[in-house]
Amino acid sequence: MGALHEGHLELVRHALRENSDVFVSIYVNPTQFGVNEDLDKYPKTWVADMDKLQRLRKDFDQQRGKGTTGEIVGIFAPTTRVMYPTLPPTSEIDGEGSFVTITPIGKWLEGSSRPVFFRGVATVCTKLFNVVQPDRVYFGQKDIQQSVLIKRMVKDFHIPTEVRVIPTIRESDGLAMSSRNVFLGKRRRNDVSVLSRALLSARSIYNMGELSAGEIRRTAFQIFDEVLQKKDGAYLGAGKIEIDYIVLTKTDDMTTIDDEAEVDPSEGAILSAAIKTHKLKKSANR
Ligand SMILES: Nc1ncnc2c1ncn2[C@@H]1O[C@H](COP(=O)(O)OP(=O)(O)OP(=O)(O)O)[C@@H](O)[C@H]1O
Ligand SMILES: CC(C)(CO)[C@@H](O)C(=O)[O-]
Ligand code: BAL
Repeated sequence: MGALHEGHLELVRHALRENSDVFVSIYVNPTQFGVNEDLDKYPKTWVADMDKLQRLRKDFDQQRGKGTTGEIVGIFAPTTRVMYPTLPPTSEIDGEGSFVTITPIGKWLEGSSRPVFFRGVATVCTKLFNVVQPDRVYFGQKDIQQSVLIKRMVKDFHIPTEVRVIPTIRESDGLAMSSRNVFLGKRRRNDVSVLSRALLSARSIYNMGELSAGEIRRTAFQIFDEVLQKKDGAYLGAGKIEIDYIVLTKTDDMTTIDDEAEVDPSEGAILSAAIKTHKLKKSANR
């Protein structure tokens, strides 16, 4: 959706290594934002985005002949009139329009907090895929539920494209890069690093051989607990952190793996988590 960072550029690099012609799409899709979400505030940094892509292109040109083949042949940055040619886009749950819905995956986890989100994503990706007709599409593991949902959509609708999912690029303290990170003030920015610490510590015990779903999830919870207990629910004084979910799921359909079950190491599992941060009222105990 633009406001490009290293995470996005990594998707482009992968695409350039694996394809001859690469299109980069930059479009802030209104239908995936709920009515009270941040569509109007979403960061837009078009000039900086073009600079970053130019630089990446130059780097690739210098490496040409060393196993890199691809070229960025276009930036697809459509208007909303082009993407929604008949009815204006709606974010209302009961709004009218031509939509693609993928359930039950789209109703769970992030879909439960953001009820129109995955409908908007599936709809706009169908449009993007129809316009560009790509052999391969590149998505980030950061938005793992989105990637699983798109894979499901491609399969169910026989869309002739391969979905490639690229590992998450992180800041030095572990926080996943994200265009919306610019909205976090300095202290809240520090606070939210608890999320990546929790996920990475759960991953490390799995990598050391722990297969119990309950143990893996508990490891993540423990990281939050250590921090939250210190501050009576308020972490580092900047705001309150509330855990929305920490769930271990299967990789293909995102069904929950119960705490009593074990992860099948031949399949792996997805640990996804979301937190909500609230600013404390001025009168709150700091
Ligand atoms: N840190 C990252 N590492 C790898 N891929 C990423 C990263 N951040 C985003 N992506 C991927 O880039 C694609 C475009 O994402 P998008 O434009 O929504 O950026 P974003 O940083 O995820 O924004 P937001 O902050 O709104 O979630 C998605 O497939 C997303 O998963
Ligand atoms: C998949 C996507 C491009 C749809 O607008 C968006 O949700 C994103 O960038 O992650
Ligand atoms: N990267 C996901 C896009 C969104 O949260 O709207």
